[in-house]
Amino acid sequence: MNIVISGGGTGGHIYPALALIQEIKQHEPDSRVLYIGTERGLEANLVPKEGVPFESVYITGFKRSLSFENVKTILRFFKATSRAKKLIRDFKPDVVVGTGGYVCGPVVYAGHSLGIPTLIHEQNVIPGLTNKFLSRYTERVAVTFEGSAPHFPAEKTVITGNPRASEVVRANGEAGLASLGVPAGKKYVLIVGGSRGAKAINDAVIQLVPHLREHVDYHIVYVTGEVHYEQTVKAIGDVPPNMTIRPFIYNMPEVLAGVDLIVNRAGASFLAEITALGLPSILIPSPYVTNNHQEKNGRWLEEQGAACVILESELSGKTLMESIDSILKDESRARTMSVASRSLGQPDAAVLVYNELKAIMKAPK
Ligand SMILES: CC(=O)N[C@H]1[C@@H](OP(=O)(O)OP(=O)(O)OC[C@H]2O[C@@H](n3ccc(=O)[nH]c3=O)[C@H](O)[C@@H]2O)O[C@H](CO)[C@@H](O)[C@@H]1O
Repeated sequence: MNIVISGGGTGGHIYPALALIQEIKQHEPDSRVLYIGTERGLEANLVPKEGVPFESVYITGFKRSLSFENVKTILRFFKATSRAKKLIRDFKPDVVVGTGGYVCGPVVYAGHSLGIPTLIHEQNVIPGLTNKFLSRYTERVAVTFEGSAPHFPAEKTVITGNPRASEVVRANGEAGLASLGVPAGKKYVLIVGGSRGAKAINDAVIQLVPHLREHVDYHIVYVTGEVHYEQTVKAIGDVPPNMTIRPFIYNMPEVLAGVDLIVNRAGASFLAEITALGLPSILIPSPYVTNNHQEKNGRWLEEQGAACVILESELSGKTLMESIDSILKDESRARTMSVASRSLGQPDAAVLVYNELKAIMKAPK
């Protein structure tokens, strides 16, 4: 299978695409892949690192309010579509796939205009603007949650889960912990603020650090986000021995597979990974996202008993520490949360999306 794939902006859109590429390569090692993203998105760094050929188009996102910028965006859309068409014509893929973020707009639309079967993947319950637009043209819409199906045309929508869930269940947790050089035989808590880091979480962690030395029974793996790293490390000063700090973790599936608890935003790809592994979680939804969709994601896990939600307005070093303690010091609670979390996971997601790609390649147009 030869595939052009696009997904961009943040890790939540890029990693499902990379996980799907892995799945395709497992079934068809000779398949060829071209990733199309933007130079400004995280994909320009992450995709070449994975050894996947990468090309870019120039495009910006739509503003939800009336703005002259939107006129410019329409012009950029046409220019980017024409460049994507050239890239696609040269590459000759069997399918074109989009995993969200505005860069998928011109790429998937170009694939459709050239008569190539297309599929889009939606990670969130509430879909993004680009996927809503593209769903008119694509052959398939693969969604993670049943709850997003009503937003798309019923005849082409399938519930598959998020391919990244399949990647994490295959990962080796011991190797993940070893790669960080953390001491053996502890409980491990991963604190991370989505793919770009979150200032509010970093501020709470800075407040929590002076009290961490009293909690020697567990070890904290803390990811600040690339842009916040230097400032946060400076604010923390003397790092306690039971804490390991990184700006970003490239082998996140392995690390996730090794930890006992995660503190995070409530981005959809992370939630797919957490539930596939059956991890208990403390979720601090970002209030800065469209339709407050992260709180909806987080509350859904909380209602099922899998997570504990702390709103940014309630967050402090103290509330965070109390919440971590209340789960790690109560084994039966941690176990109950873990069982609830696992019951929501969809570890076979990648193969389900792969099967849909095979189906649209065969179907007569
Ligand atoms: C602010 C914003 O718009 N956030 C959106 C973005 O979040 P964001 O990009 O933060 O996405 P998620 O939290 O869903 O996923 C992050 C992904 O990056 C990976 N990772 C993260 C940190 C790290 O150090 N290493 C690493 O590999 C995670 O394993 C995961 O696969 O996309 C998600 C999926 O559409 C949405 O639900 C979020 O609301």
